[in-house]
Amino acid sequence: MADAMIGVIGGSGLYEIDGLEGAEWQKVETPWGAPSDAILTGTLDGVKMAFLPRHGRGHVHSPTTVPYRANIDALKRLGVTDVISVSACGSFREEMAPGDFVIVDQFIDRTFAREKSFFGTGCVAHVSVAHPTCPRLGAACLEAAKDTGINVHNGGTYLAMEGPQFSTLAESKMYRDSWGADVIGMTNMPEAKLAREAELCYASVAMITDYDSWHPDHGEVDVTQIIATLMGNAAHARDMVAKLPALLGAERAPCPHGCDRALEYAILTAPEARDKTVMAKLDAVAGRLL
Ligand SMILES: CSC[C@H]1O[C@H](OP(=O)(O)O)[C@H](O)[C@@H]1O
Ligand SMILES: Nc1ncnc2[nH]cnc12
Repeated sequence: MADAMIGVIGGSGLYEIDGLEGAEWQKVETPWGAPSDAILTGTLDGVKMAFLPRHGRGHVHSPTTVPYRANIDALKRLGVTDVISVSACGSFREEMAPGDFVIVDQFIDRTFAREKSFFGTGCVAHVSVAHPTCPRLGAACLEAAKDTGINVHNGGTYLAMEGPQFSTLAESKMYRDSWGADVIGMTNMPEAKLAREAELCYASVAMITDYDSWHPDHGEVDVTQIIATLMGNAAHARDMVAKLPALLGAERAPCPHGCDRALEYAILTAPEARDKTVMAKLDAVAGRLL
């Protein structure tokens, strides 16, 4: 059994978590640049924790400029084994109402202006993201949300859009009616793909803030309405996160779904053809294999 370390990436409205023993904001440098902010580390119920505000404290980074690769590398570098992403999302389903949480298990990636892989020329790898989230970690989040009294839905498809503008009405209807998406946000891609490349278990908790633009009884989405709902959601998210260490424990058995071995057969570049500079940048992400 290895030591567990729970990493939490806090989205809009969630810029810190409470109650960590030995809490300390740590600056972490990575070969991919600086992460969104320093990372808050400490322990909770005897389990190591790391918290990273995705947009930085003060909400500095837009969904496009969040340094996704640096964020995932920094968490891995600190020893994180399991990443819980918490995000504000719009809903395409009547029953997934503002204030509800959704344990996301699928994604449609519509982002186009972001670096999406740690790999490339000099070291090529193809991991599977058919099942992009970790069922073991998702189950713990579901239980923690239920224990907190949150109205939580188990399973949902998250449409990741580029933003920063919200969707047009035509897009909103298409994502909902033709594409079958359940929630919409701007940040979980490429985050989930990068977590898989870094062999980290990843679960995504969507906090519903609005009905995007499709709902005939709710006008179009606007950020004032989102922020009002976010305040309550963020308090619930902090309570949910506080329950995770007790549920997951300080020791961690290998992931039954193989998230922590995702790169095992994924690297195609022959050892003698690998670029040394590229390999050096992969020290944290793929150090286990290179
Ligand atoms: C505050 S509205 C739009 C903004 O909120 C979401 O951020 P996050 O996913 O980090 O919670 C959404 O993706 C947009 O970035
Ligand atoms: N409707 C929406 N679209 C995209 N991102 C969001 N974040 C919160 N609500 C959203």
